[in-house]
Amino acid sequence: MIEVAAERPYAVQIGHGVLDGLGELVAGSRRVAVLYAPALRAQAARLAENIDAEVLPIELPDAEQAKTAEVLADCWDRLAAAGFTRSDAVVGFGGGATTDLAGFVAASWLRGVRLVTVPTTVLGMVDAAVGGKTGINLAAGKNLVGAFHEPAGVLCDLSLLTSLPAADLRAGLAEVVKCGFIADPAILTLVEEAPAEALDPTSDRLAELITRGIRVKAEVVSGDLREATSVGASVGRELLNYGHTLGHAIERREQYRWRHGEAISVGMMYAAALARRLGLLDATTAERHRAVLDLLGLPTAYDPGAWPELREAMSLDKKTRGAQLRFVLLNGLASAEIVAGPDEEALAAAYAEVSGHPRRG
Ligand SMILES: NC(=O)c1ccc[n+]([C@@H]2O[C@H](COP(=O)([O-])OP(=O)(O)OC[C@H]3O[C@@H](n4cnc5c(N)ncnc54)[C@H](O)[C@@H]3O)[C@@H](O)[C@H]2O)c1
Ligand SMILES: O=C(O)C(=O)C[C@@H](O)[C@H](O)[C@H](O)COP(=O)(O)O
Ligand SMILES: [Zn+2]
Repeated sequence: MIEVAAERPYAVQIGHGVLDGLGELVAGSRRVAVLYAPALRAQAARLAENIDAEVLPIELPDAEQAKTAEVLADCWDRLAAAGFTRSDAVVGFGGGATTDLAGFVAASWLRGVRLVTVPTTVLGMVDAAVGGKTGINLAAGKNLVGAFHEPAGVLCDLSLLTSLPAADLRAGLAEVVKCGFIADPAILTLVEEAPAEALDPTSDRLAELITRGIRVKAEVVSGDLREATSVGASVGRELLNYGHTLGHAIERREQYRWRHGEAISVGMMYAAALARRLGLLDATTAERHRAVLDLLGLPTAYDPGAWPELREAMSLDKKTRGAQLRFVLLNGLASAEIVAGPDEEALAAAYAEVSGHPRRG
């Protein structure tokens, strides 16, 4: 179990059979809405058996199609029709797209009701379900509308990963690798030693990678819940945005059909190339990005002709202030800083290093 030191501290439970804990987390609610991804329909019905209340099942569209204003409004209508009150609760059961949407429903309904996240993907467990960032996408950009709304608890049942498609498991590992570069290099060694085991949903190695990833996420958000501090030497929560400036721009250009982790994989390659060009990062650590991501079969290159469009999309990144782009860049392994307004030539030259034909899972 890992604790997050939020305003109301909560636990992330990790293991096999932890879903039994759901009943306790929603105790006292008369109605519980369970928002789930279509692939989890049968498991959602079983999950509901742990709840001693009136259950309102809401099946969301798959993946990123759930993260829209239309789906959000539809959920509000469903809660209104069910007479959902402030003492009722929302459960998000699925990958990061499901828990982001469910979280925003919980954050916005009556200005905030209890939320429990039950992630079913590697990415959801190590990242999306923990830390309280919720939201939806717009055509103009990724996660542009949302709220911070911490869950009351997070249940990561590793048994759920056996049905996860291999490409989604792989994509989730991109965020784990991110945690390796920004904070816990032992993660990188665990992947380098045995990448096939890292990709095996039943392996102890994957369980350890997930636990380490959650620990990094919990520590960073506990220190800066609302991404409010990036002063002096402390990067604060923005650290978790490593690789996301270009990554989110790729997701937008692909109209959210790329997996988030795949886009972040290319985004980290870009951040490493930029940091090396700016003289911050040594060539060995930059090259290690390609080596580790390659071992996992993650993409490390993107369309050579896309730069003008990606550069424009990056202007709407949440780290941007005014006209100035801000990047989380490494100045060493597990050591990062914010670089504001790097020159346009360096930005384009770093992109040239990652431009090529993408190979995706
Ligand atoms: N809030 C945050 O802090 C945060 C952090 C990281 C990522 N995110 C968001 O998370 C999203 C990506 O999450 P994701 O990678 O989990 O993708 P996802 O939610 O789209 O899930 C991937 C696919 O796997 C299916 N699936 C999920 N669990 C399954 C299971 N156990 N068995 C079979 N199929 C299953 C889903 O239905 C979907 O088709 C992005 O929208 C990203 O922006 C949010
Ligand atoms: O939790 C965070 O903070 C992160 O930045 C984690 C990211 O992996 C995640 O993709 C997050 O949704 C990105 O947030 P955004 O604020 O850049 O939209
Ligand atoms: Zn992410």
